[in-house]
Formats: sequence, C-alpha cells, structure tokens
Amino acid sequence: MELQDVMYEKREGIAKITINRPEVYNAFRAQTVQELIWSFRDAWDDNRIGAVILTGAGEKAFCTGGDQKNKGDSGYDSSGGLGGGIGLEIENLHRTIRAMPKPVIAAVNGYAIGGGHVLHVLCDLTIASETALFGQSGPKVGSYDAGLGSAYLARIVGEKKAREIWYLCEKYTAQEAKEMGLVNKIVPQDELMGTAEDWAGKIVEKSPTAIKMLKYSFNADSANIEGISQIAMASLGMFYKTDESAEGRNAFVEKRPVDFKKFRQ
Ligand SMILES: CC(C)(COP(=O)(O)OP(=O)(O)OC[C@H]1O[C@@H](n2cnc3c(N)ncnc32)[C@H](O)[C@@H]1OP(=O)(O)O)[C@@H](O)C(=O)NCCC(=O)NCCSC(=O)c1cc(O)c2ccccc2c1O
Repeated sequence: MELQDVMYEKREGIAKITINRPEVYNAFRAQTVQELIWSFRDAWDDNRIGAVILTGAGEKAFCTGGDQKNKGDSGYDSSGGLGGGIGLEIENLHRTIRAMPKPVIAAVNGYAIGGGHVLHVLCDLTIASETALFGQSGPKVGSYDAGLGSAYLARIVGEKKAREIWYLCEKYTAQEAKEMGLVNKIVPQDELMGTAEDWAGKIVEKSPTAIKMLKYSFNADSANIEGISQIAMASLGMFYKTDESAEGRNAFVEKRPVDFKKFRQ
C-alpha cells in the first residue's frame, strides 16, 4: 500500500508507525485509518517484528482524533462499508491493535485527544513526554465512543474518573494521567522515542509465545466490550446524521462556542 498519511518503518525487530498529519495535529481521516490498519497488519504478519511503537509526527500532537474538517453531514469522508456508517474503519483499527499478538507502545508526544486518546488507551503501554496532554472531547464536538473508549477506559482509571473524563472533557497533564494509571512512564520530549525503543527492545528479547499468550490473557477479561463497541459504533452512525452532532463539528470548524441548548429535551 502506498502510504500518504502514515510513516512506517521496521528496524531491529521493532515496527514504528507514525501518524503524519501535523497540520491538523495528526487528526485522522478515513485514508489515515486504512493506512494504520495496513501498517499494524504488516507488523502482525512479519515474524521478525516483536513490538510496535505508535506515535505522531512533530512535537504538538500524538493524535487529536477524527479530522473534523473531513466530517460531512453523515459521518467522515468514506461513508458506509467497513466504516460501519461512521465513515471510518476505526472499529477495525481498535480490534487490530488489540488482536495483534505483539505489544503496541504508544509514544505520546503532545495532545492525545478524542479518538487519539482512545488509540493510546488501547495500546498495551503508554510512554508520555512531559508536555503530553490527555483527554476526551466527543461530547464537545458531537461524538462519543461508547464502547472500548469508555468501558475499557473505566477498567484502567476506574468508573468515577472515566465518567469525569468523558462528561467534563478536560485536559490532563502527563503527571495526572500517570497518577490515574493511564501512563506507564513520563520522560523529557527528547528522550521519548529512545525510551519507547528501549522498552520495545526489551520486549523483543522475550519469548514471543509467552508475550502473545499474556496479551491474549489480558485482552480476554475485556473482550465482551468489543460487542458493546459494535452497538456503539452503529448508534454513532445514526447520531452523526443529526443536527445535534453537526452543531459540535460546525462549532469546532468555525472556531466558535458550541450551542447544544436547543437539543435539550
Ligand atoms: C487539540 C486542541 C486542544 C489543540 O488546541 P490549540 O489551540 O493548541 O490548537 P488548534 O485548535 O489551533 O489546532 C491546530 C490546528 O490543528 C487543527 N486540528 C486540531 N485537531 C483537529 C481535528 N480533530 N480535526 C481537524 N483539525 C484539527 C486545528 O483546526 C488547527 O488548524 P488551523 O488550520 O485552524 O490552524 C484542539 O485542536 C482540539 O480540541 N482539537 C479537536 C479535538 C477533537 O475534538 N477531537 C475529537 C473529535 S471526535 C473523535 O475523535 C472520534 C474519533 C473516532 O474515531 C471515534 C470513533 C468512534 C466513536 C467516537 C469517535 C470519536 O469521537
């Protein structure tokens, strides 16, 4: 596959996948998600690879979720089909990160917001730069991830904190995220990739079968949430067609305060 939105490299048993859309803070469009799936699947299929690092280009953002400028009145830019009605194959991307038998390390170099936050949550490990900022934003922009993005998040940070994260849509520092158990390690920005590579290298030295079985075992406990995700994504496909959802996207794109008052019933 010819990659436009993603950079993909493999070295010494480690695959590195970089979302490369810094002009929109590494927000993803349908093409980006397809390229991410392709890259993860290649790393999955390559027996020389033992661990994957996911990061974002530049120093501003890891990923800020769905590209709001590429979102039309019925979802993102590639509607229907495998996108399940939301126009993005995000559910397949989530499943691929979880199902691949090799640990995925998120190297969070800036904002991890919205669907970008969900991506790091689903990675096996998260290493953050001191300047990283974390948070959900769906309810501000007319969206939600009512599957793995909420229920699996609650497994990590606890029910109260997960509800706070989604209901208030605040941003949290790397230190706050670490205290919640969302981040494994914080390092200075210029040490981020070196540390991620160091951790990945330590994994690559281990028994691949042991690592695979451990990942499957950790996943098994939350596997039922994938069923909830299917229902959530299907409902989102319908929600994206509403004026309420459009108001959230329009307010962001038009850089104005959002007004959901008229949708309160
Ligand atoms: C991340 C920010 C807080 C940064 O704010 P700051 O003021 O520092 O910078 P700017 O706002 O000026 O941003 C710089 C530049 O980048 C553009 N940009 C940033 N994020 C996006 C984005 N997501 N889409 C499109 N463009 C973006 C921004 O417009 C600027 O460009 P200019 O040309 O105008 O200079 C702040 O940027 C921010 O809050 N961003 C929005 C983040 C957001 O709301 N994301 C969530 C969207 S919903 C989502 O991600 C989502 C994805 C899924 O896949 C789902 C799947 C299933 C269920 C739900 C999903 C879901 O909700």
